[in-house]
Amino acid sequence: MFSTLNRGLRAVLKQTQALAGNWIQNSQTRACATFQLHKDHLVLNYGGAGMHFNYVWLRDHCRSESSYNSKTNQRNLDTATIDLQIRPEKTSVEDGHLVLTWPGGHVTKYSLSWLAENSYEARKQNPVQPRILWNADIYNKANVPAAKWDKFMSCDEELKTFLQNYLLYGFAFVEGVPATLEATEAVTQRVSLIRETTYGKMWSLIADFSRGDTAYSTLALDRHIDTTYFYEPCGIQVFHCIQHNATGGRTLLVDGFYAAEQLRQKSPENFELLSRLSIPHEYAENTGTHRNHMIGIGPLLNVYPWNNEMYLIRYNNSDRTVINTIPHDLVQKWYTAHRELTTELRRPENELWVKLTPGKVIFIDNWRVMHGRESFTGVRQLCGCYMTRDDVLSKARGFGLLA
Ligand SMILES: C[N+](C)(C)CCCC[C@H](N)C(=O)O
Ligand SMILES: O=C(O)CCC(=O)C(=O)O
Repeated sequence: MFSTLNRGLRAVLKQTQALAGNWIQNSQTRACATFQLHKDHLVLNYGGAGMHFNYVWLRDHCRSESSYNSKTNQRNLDTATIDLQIRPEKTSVEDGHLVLTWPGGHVTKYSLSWLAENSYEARKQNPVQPRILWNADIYNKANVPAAKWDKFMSCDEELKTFLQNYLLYGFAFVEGVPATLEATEAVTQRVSLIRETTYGKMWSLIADFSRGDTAYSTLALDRHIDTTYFYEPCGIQVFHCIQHNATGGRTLLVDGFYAAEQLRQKSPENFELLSRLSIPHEYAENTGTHRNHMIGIGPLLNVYPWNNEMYLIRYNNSDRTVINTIPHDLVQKWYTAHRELTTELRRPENELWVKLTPGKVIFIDNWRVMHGRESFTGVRQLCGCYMTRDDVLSKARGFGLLA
């Protein structure tokens, strides 16, 4: 039986990888290739597509032993020694390879399928991370299963399915976890590395008005991501509500990328503005023994320049500090764009409300999915931690879930 997750994943992979997949498949089935030489690049026609390769690039990526250490996957060649006007003296296609002879006699050989996979044209068509963007209805209909603690801790398949969910939707649950800080730490470390911050490695939150942040109060918190005041905001947020004897306190989740894509469709110039102009966020706190003071500056919407795919939404209206990074004639435009994005983020149909209860641990992609909280009365203890993004993605690559 296939879970909804697998159906969802198959659909997305089909959609998003169709082009690149065909590209590579065609490349392999059609062994013949032609090329044209131009001033500083050649065009390779292979598998029905034209790919452009610059000559310096072709010399720089040479996989011969003297140029590249294939044991360590590191370059041996000193790129600064390549003549920037370099051109191959001889070029041919032989046995599924492009063969280039450089001035001085060095020979570079690339398999055509390697070139097809590593071309800019393929990269541009391939999303870095296939995702299912959601509003409440889309997510609820998907019936995404939660991982089960026992299985999760011992079975790689359970961990893999969990990571697939996490990558596609930007959050995922593990259920049946003992309601302790130690078990929360263990379940996190089963995934990957904890990122220690000024809040501690593992933290435990109980309404505490001595701390200098509203997170430690019983007040409602509007949708936001955490640590916008770091140049690299924390990648993953882990929450476990280990004690709940309170009214209210539900958790709000909003897919920031879904909302931002609505903005991109309705108002591309405002999307572009928010991705171009940088704004600062700040955290300042006196702890009694020392002062924590962090400032991070960057655009609200962050997209990869080669394919415009979004990878980070730096949105936290409480922690956004003085805007002195935008010239006056663009400030009004920035506020207009921010308002439009906020309207999308606040649409009731985009809000997913969940109740975190003891045993249920949530992992949230803090670069994509925003969280918030309803106000509460009574005792509510939340523990958790942050995780390093790169290590979680590395784990996913290990399972073949990500290129
Ligand atoms: C999660 N934990 C309670 C440890 C930290 C809370 C950080 C709150 C801060 N306003 C931010 O959004 O980054
Ligand atoms: O108390 C909660 O549910 C969330 C707290 C929060 O938003 C945070 O710590 O960033």
